[in-house]
Amino acid sequence: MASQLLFSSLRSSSSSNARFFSTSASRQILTHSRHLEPALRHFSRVFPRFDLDAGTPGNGYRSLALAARRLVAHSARRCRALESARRQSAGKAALSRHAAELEACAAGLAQVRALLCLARRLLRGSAPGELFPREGGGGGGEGEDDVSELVLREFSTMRNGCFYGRCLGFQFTPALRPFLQTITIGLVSFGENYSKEDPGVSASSLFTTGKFALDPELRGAEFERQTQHLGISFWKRFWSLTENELLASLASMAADPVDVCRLLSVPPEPLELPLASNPQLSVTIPPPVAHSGPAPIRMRLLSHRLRQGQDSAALSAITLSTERGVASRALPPSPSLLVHFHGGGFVAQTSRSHELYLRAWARDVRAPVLAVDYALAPESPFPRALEECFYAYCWAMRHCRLLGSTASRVCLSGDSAGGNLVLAVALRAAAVGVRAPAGLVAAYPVTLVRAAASPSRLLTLLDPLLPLGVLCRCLAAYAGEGDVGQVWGTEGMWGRGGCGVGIWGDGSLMGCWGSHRGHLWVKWGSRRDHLWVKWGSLMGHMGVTYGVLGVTQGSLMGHTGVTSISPLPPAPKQEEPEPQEDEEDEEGEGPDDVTDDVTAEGEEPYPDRFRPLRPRGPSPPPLFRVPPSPIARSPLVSPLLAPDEQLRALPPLHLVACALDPLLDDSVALARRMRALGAHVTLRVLPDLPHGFLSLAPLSAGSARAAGLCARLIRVLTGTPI
Ligand SMILES: CCCCCCCC/C=C\CCCCCCCC(=O)O[C@H]1CC[C@@]2(C)C(=CC[C@H]3[C@@H]4CC[C@H]([C@H](C)CCCC(C)C)[C@@]4(C)CC[C@@H]32)C1
Repeated sequence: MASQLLFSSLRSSSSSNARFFSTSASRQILTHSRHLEPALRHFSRVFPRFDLDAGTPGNGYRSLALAARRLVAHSARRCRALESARRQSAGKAALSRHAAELEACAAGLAQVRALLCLARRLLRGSAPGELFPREGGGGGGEGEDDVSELVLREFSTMRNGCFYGRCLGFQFTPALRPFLQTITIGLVSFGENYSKEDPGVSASSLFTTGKFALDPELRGAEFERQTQHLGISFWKRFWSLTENELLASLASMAADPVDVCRLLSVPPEPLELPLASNPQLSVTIPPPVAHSGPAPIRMRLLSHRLRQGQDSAALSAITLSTERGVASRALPPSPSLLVHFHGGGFVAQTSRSHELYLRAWARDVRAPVLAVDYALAPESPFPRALEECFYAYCWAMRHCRLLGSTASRVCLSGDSAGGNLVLAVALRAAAVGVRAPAGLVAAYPVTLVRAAASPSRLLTLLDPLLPLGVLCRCLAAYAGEGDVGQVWGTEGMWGRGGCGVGIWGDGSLMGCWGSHRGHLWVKWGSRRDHLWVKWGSLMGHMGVTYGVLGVTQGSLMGHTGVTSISPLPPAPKQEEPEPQEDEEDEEGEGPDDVTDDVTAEGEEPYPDRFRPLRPRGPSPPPLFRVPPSPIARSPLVSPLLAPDEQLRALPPLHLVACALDPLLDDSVALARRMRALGAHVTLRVLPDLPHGFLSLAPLSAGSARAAGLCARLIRVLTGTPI
């Protein structure tokens, strides 16, 4: 429905409802719609500037506007439903259910309206065409305040429960909504048992409670609470539910049959590989050592048809387990090979939970697929996963014959966190000088692993799979900052052990961290630089030589020249509940709340009397307020920050993103940078799908088509005839 029509339909039915009902929801909907209409008009004028090109519409501003329009449409449907229920003189129970729907819509519209104000603030603080505001750039010349920090501060105080109750998943394709509802109900039930530390927590406990299915308000409130308070270990466990043997074997029964499905354990031995620039010379690739020392690297080999080498004794010698497919005569090795890194926020999941679409790719690409089960954070923060993925890539080239491939064309693919690893491995390959992959396919990758705001990241407020609290925890886990909640709690990091220093083969410093009673960060690539020490609730900033980092407080003080540790700044004051907007104002003309003069003053990004919904109780811990770690600035953690010459040298890259994904801007920003540098990059922005769509392929035709698109892109890269 055209925008104007949509708004007028919403206005007419909500004013008719407002006359009938004494509740304020209809009047609030009316007010919000008056403000949203001009705001959306404004955004529709500016958002084409942020697209990759005219043929690739997609960026966070568009996505926010799309989500807002979808909520307006959803609200209009709910208002009409109430109108017709009234006309048909429906019973009291039915009317009050409709009224509750309206309340949820009013709350959702208020929050979306606030998001548009924040997006407007980002717009003002960003350079033309940039989706992430410049660091330290306040925009509008109002001092040093970082606009990203400012927006995050505001954003993290907003309530989001209304998006997980009655309005859940309104933004996505309707086919996915029942699934999202099941996941959310499963999540809050699982979370409730988890917080009680119920020893009997299991997949079956998901089904024992029906209350969250019956009471959407309760579900929303519980979701909000859990995403704020539950630590990374909860998310790890929930996201790994699909690893559960029963679910996994059900899934593999439904999946495409493959002749070969083997779990490999590759011994950690140095590898000799020829240099790409001069194959007469070779380079030694050391096995991964960061954090926990050398250990076997796990990978899963999938092949649609049995190929020579895959039945060899040498492969059997490193096979941990195998699922037998149909016995067949071995085909000759394939010229191509796909190496895949799975998603899961760096903290969860394995090749097993991604097997469904990988099996389909193995069939479509007609090449073996090697999916790497890299070590997960927070036990193994950066750079362990990257070391393992890079090693796996090198091992696959060196031992391609065992895998049933001649490795003439090796492509890398990955989704989400795995997409980040694809980019990092390609950067690393170029730096070390081994042969570059023939091409890269990254589905909805994270390219900037920092708590930086962007318009699409504002969608975390309404995303059922990636809420803000969860993203921040994944970030902290991977960057080696432990669990954010714990860091700021009274218990701090006490009791965790381990320390590591990553030194590349060429002797340069890769990153440095420690996790024994605190964390150490050393700035990227320099031998003598600043060290941040975070000690539970203590933090200091000192100069130190990296080679002599200690692992205990005593040795740190003794060996590194650390002279002082200063306390953290005091916790922010608890906020008073915000007054809601004065409704008297609502009969007047709807002011355009995105005009510059409204937001230019001070830090408050909202127009006069409007405030988003905020929790009434004490303010939650400041999730995102971890000091920006130098590790997160490394191009190997945040490829978006790689220098021009490194990005220019990347192999052809295909990005597959989705419009309603909070991480959309990560893809668009990278594609824009690479395009400006003349690098080979393409971007597809698929409508209606959530982040993680590859894992949802069995649930919606759109997701299955998207997985098929990725397979086609890989075939183009591997040169497999279509
Ligand atoms: C203004 C806001 C600023 C925000 C600033 C924060 C930015 C932080 C930047 C970087 C942070 C680090 C990046 C981390 C990226 C994470 C991305 C990332 O890797 O995301 C994936 C995380 C796992 C998951 C959610 C996913 C896809 C599919 C999901 C799976 C589908 C089914 C699975 C269920 C468990 C099945 C249960 C069945 C049961 C019987 C009910 C489910 C839900 C598991 C989880 C995955 C996407």
